[in-house]
Amino acid sequence: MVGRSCSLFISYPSRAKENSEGRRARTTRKENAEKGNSEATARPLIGQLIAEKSSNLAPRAVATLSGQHPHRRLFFWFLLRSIDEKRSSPMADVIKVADSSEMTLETVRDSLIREEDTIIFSLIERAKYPINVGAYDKTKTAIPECSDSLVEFIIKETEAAHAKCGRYENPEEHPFFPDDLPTSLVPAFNFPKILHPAAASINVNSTLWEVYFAQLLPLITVPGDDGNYASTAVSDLACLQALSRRIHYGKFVAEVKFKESPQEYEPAIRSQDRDALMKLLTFESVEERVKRRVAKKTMLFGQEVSLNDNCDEKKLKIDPAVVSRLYEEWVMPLTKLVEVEYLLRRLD
Ligand SMILES: C=C(O[C@@H]1C=C(C(=O)O)C=C[C@H]1O)C(=O)O
Repeated sequence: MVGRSCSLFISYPSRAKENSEGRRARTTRKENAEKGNSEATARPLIGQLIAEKSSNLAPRAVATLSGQHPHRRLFFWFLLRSIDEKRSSPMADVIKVADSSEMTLETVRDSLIREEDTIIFSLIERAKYPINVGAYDKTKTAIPECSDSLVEFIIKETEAAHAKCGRYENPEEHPFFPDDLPTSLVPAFNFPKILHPAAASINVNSTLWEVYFAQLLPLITVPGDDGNYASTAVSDLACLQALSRRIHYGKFVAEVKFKESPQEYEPAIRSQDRDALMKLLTFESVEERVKRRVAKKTMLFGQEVSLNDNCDEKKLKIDPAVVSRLYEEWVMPLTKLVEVEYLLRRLD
């Protein structure tokens, strides 16, 4: 099988917001107006429109009264309306912003639930191709001076590009090939410091890699070779990244559990008792719900959609029982392993 040398997704306060606040501090409106900066003139207009919007005046009427070009005002009016609609739409809940103070067991579990969707969709995409062993065979890569399999080559190259863009500066993201990654070329984003610094030393991707190729992949693919090695490898990368993000999110889960009841965890941490920690952090009823939910999602996401209402279970793109089993045997145990590893270092 594949040899290797070797990230969930809390939403952080938006970089756009920080940038715009920083900009605001640096440049006064007056200075901008003097420079003829359109952004500066837009801001009071937006402010005015907010006021007008609350007084329910139609933009064209207000524009005519105040002598400004109606199209420009109409544009801002629609912009504000769409921001307003986004705020009140159900989608707003999905992209919930969590900072360290409002992170609770419930919010981290919500993130895990959201990541299930990403995992299941990526598995469905991978199942489109047969197993395609050519993607994993080092002798078939055929790239000059490359001794890696195609999947290793694609993942190393992708991770190098992502590292330059700062992906691994985010504590939720973990590379599969951390050695020799280029440094980030983009300005550092000040991610909230939620985790203990020792978290940075925990990366179980080498185990995930072995499990994914040796055990998981044969369960979701059919035997065969259609030659689509590059697309297959890209699909593998999507699955691996989604699984890795979910599993390493165990660090945040552990942090929240520790913060909620340090007195329960401290004795086991001080005595470095893995078994006691595992027992403390395990919630069997939650695990049961996870298994049932991922099976249900797989059924819903993997069905053939036709215009009549019947769901043909024989045509499901992957077997819901298999996804439930993947979670039971690998995804949840690896998440708990990360939780234990994190807690063992929590008082360092
Ligand atoms: C992630 C948690 O910790 C454990 C791991 C779980 C999982 O991987 O889904 C679920 C319940 C717990 O046994 C949690 O408590 O939510």
